[in-house]
Amino acid sequence: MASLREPAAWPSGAEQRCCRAGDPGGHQSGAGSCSPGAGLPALIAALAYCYLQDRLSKEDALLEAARINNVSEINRLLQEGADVNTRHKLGWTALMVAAISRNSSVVKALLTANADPNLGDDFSSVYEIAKEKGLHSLEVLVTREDDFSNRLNIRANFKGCTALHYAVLADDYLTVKLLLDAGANPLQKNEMGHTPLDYAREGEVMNLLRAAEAKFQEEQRRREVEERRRFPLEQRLREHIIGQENAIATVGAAIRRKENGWYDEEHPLVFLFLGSSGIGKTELAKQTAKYIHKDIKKGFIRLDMSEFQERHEVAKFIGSPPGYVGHEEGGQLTKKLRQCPNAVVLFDEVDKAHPDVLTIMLQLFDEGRLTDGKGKTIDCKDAIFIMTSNVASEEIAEHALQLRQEAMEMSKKRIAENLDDVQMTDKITISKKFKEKVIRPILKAHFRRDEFLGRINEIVYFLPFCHSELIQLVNKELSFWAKKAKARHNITLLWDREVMDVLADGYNLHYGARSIKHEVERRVVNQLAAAYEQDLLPRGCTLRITVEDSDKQLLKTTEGTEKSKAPTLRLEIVEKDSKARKLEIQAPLNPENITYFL
Ligand SMILES: Nc1ncnc2c1ncn2[C@@H]1O[C@H](COP(=O)(O)OP(=O)(O)OP(=O)(O)O)[C@@H](O)[C@H]1O
Repeated sequence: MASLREPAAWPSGAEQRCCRAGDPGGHQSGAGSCSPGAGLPALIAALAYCYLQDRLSKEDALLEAARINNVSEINRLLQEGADVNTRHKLGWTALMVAAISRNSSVVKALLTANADPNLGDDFSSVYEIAKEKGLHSLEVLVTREDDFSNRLNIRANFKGCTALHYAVLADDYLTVKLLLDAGANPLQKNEMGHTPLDYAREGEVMNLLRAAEAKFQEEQRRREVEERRRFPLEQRLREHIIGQENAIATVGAAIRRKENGWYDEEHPLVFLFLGSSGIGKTELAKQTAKYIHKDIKKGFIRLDMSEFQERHEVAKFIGSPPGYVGHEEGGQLTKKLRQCPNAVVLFDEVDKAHPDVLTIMLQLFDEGRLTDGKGKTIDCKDAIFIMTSNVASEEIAEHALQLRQEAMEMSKKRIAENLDDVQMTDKITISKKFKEKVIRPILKAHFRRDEFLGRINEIVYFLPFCHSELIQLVNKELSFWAKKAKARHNITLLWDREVMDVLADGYNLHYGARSIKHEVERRVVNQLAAAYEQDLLPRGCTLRITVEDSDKQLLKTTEGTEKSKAPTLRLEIVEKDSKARKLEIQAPLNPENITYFL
């Protein structure tokens, strides 16, 4: 680990304060305290200090007061409304300055005024900041040394260092304690991935940090349990995933069992997600990883198994043995699993993988560990493996549509019979018989091994969307664009149910939610862009998407009847008097003329 300290001995607070001209440092005489009897120079320095204070903004003055240990000035500035979390133009806060300068009284005053102890420094290194801000590196260096500290390694990277990192670097027990008591996170990492403990010297600061880490971890675990209780996984998943209730319930229950210790700790959890394209398999895996890991970058590993179709590609998966090409590179799976052995691992299109790759996966699922090409073993019993496949997707979709049809007919019949307990429900469940009689034989024929299927904890079925789910998807998509229209052009976008029905009609079973995205882009966003280009959209206007009047009867077409043409969508501007004015968008940009590219 690169040292952040200069090799020179760390100065005591008194020594450091004494070296600053005009620094009251708790001493009444300011610069005079450096050389008693200095007379005129001291007076000049004091005057210069006053002049400087006058010219500085409140925030600059706060940073300066933190550096020179002037508690009364800090309190005065805070009372006058200075922002306690303000940053120096190069990135650090007053709390960081006070921490690195060992000014514990200032630290206390800032914390009392609610300074955030967990903010990270935006200052990276002299060179990088100079490049980023377009300054000369010498100017950055001098500013960092004058306004922050001249005892730090100028070549090191400080990005993300908190006040606690700096207090530890200054080896200041009192400040470290103050920060921890105020809620500083001892586990917070800087951009280099180091916690404050990584910079601690042997001794009381190190012991204090160790104890704080253990306490913080316990507290964090308790908070997470509480949070999970208040806001369960299923609820979070529903915020991102429309429909797929059975899939959400199955995954939610399995994760809950694991989180609460009701699982077989010798084996990782293994799911197989089945269903057609674009219906939320990957999204569910991603959201599960986000829930478990927060840091989605390392906590979610995704491998496209169609890249491992040939026998020789096994090496790409786990790394080649010594003496073979690519040995040094390591395997795609092993490299990532090593970084996060309890990751959520998504094996996309698993049916495409070579049987030898499946053998390795079986071993992984069975033993919960994997040996890479270099002979190193990774223990991943705590990982969650999710395989996706489109195998049997036609059969699943057909079966689901049939079940929905039956449910609808049943509801209609009951309505006709005037029964009270009629529930128009879109919820259907794939029967056990269908799974055993139809799906299992297809899977068996495909994977050709019982033991592989036997190691899967849950086979999760994703069903095609019903009409109400399509309406939700359309609404989600239009809301996405409405937000953009507002943020980018201050345009308010409105639509009604008829529009959603028209767009939902663009659903294509083979492309799932992606077909809705494309339909909205093709029929609405294209018009918006064309109207914008033709200067038809005044800034701040309200736009409504409507179905062309003459096409409205098409919407009433009874189910099952072939429609010769889809109703046309138009944009209109809603004027101040609530009257609507249709926009005349010129060809060739009429979106209805653009071919569907799916
Ligand atoms: N149930 C859903 N709810 C909300 N958005 C969805 C849903 N299903 C899919 N989407 C959206 O559609 C896109 C594709 O979804 P996803 O990647 O999950 O598809 P998939 O089922 O994994 O299919 P594929 O096998 O083709 O990758 C994503 O942007 C996703 O957010």
